[in-house]
Amino acid sequence: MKTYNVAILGATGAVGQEMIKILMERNFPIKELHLLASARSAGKKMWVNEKEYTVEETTENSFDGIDIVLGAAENDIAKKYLPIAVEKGAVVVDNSSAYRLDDNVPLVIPEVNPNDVKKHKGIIANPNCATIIALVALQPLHAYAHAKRMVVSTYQAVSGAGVGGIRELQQQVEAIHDNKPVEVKNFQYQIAYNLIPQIGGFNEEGYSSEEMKMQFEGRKIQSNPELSVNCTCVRVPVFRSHSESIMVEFEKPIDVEKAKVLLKDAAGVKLVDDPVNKVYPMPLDTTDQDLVYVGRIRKDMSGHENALSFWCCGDQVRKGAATNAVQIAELVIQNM
Ligand SMILES: NC(=O)C1=CN([C@@H]2O[C@H](COP(=O)(O)OP(=O)(O)OC[C@H]3O[C@@H](n4cnc5c(N)ncnc54)[C@H](OP(=O)(O)O)[C@@H]3O)[C@@H](O)[C@H]2O)C=CC1
Ligand SMILES: N[C@@H](CC(=O)OP(=O)(O)O)C(=O)O
Repeated sequence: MKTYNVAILGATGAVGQEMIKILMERNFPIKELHLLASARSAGKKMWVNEKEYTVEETTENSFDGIDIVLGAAENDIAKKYLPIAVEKGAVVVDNSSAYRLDDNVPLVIPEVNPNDVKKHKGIIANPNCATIIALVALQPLHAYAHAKRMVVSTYQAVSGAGVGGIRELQQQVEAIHDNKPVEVKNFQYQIAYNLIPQIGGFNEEGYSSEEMKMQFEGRKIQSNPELSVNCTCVRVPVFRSHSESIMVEFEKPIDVEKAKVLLKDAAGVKLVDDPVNKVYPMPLDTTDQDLVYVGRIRKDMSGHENALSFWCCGDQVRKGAATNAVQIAELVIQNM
C-alpha cells in the first residue's frame, strides 16, 4: 500500500491532537508523521501508537518532502505557511477560516460535496464546525426537498475555542468551587455557569463572524447561492460537542415522517428521536464519536410552508474539525 509523509501544523492544539488520534483510528497510510507547532512547544514529546515523537518548531523548511499537511492553526499561521507547503508539492487540508471562501479552494464536507475535492489547486478547506454539524444533519433533507432558508441557534462548547477555552472553563469552575477570583482570558466574560451570545466580532448589522459563516460557507458547500441563514451563536459552559436548534424552510413539501425515514439511513447521521421516552440528542452523548445526532423533528408552527424544526448535536473537535479533515485527506489520496 502506498504511504504518505504527513505533517500536522498545530499538532499540540485541540484540533491537532485530535487529528493525530483520528489518523491512527482510521489507519491512515502514514510513512512519516511530523508534528509541527510554535517555538513554545518545540522539543515537547508526544506519544502516538506507543511511539515517541518530538514536536518540531514550524519553519519554511518543515514542509520539505511532505505529501499531506493537515492545518490546525489560526488564520495568520495558515496564511504564512500553507502556501509554502503547496509550493513544495504538498496537498493541504486546512481547518482555519483563512481560505474557506477563496474561489480556488474547495470547501468540503464528505457527506455533502465529496467531488469538490477533485477541484483543488493545493489547498482544500475544512468548513466551520457549527456549519459542518448543521449541514451533515440537513443533507438528506436538502437532497430531497432543497433548503432555501434556515433559522439557527447554536450552543457551542468551550473546546471550540481550543485548548485555552477548555482550560478556562476548568479553571473557573475550580476557582468558584474554592471561593477564589475568576480569571477571564479567552472569552469576553466568565463562561462558567454563564452563556455568552458572542463568538467572533460583530458586523454593522450586529451579526457575529461565527453567525455569518453558516450562510456564506453553507452556500458554497451546497452550491446553493440562494440559501439564506439567520443564525445566533452562543458559547455555553459545555466542554465538548456543539448543539444546534434549526428551523429549515424547503422548496418542496416534506413532512416529519419522511424526514425521519431520510435521516435514518443517512451517512454521518444518527436519528435519536423519541421525546416521549426522553430520547433526544445531547452533547454528552455525542462526544468522542463522529456521528451528528438529530432529533426533536417537528413541523414548523410559525406559518412557514414546507418547514421543519430539529435539534442536533455533534462533537465539533472530531466531525466538526479533525475527522472531517482526515476524511478529506482520504479522498485526496484516492485521487493521488
Ligand atoms: N477547536 C475547534 O473545535 C475547531 C477549531 N477550528 C480551527 O482550527 C484551528 C486550530 O484550532 P484549535 O486547535 O482550537 O486551537 P488551539 O489554540 O488549541 O491550537 C493552536 C495550535 O496552533 C499552534 N501554533 C500557534 N502559533 C504557532 C506558530 N507560530 N507556528 C506554528 N504553530 C503555531 C499551537 O502551537 P503551540 O502549542 O506551540 O502554541 C497549537 O498547536 C483554528 O484555525 C480554529 O479556528 C476549526 C473548527 C473547530
Ligand atoms: N469558532 C468555533 C470553532 C472554530 O474555530 O471555528 P472557525 O474555524 O470557523 O473559526 C467555536 O469557537 O466554536
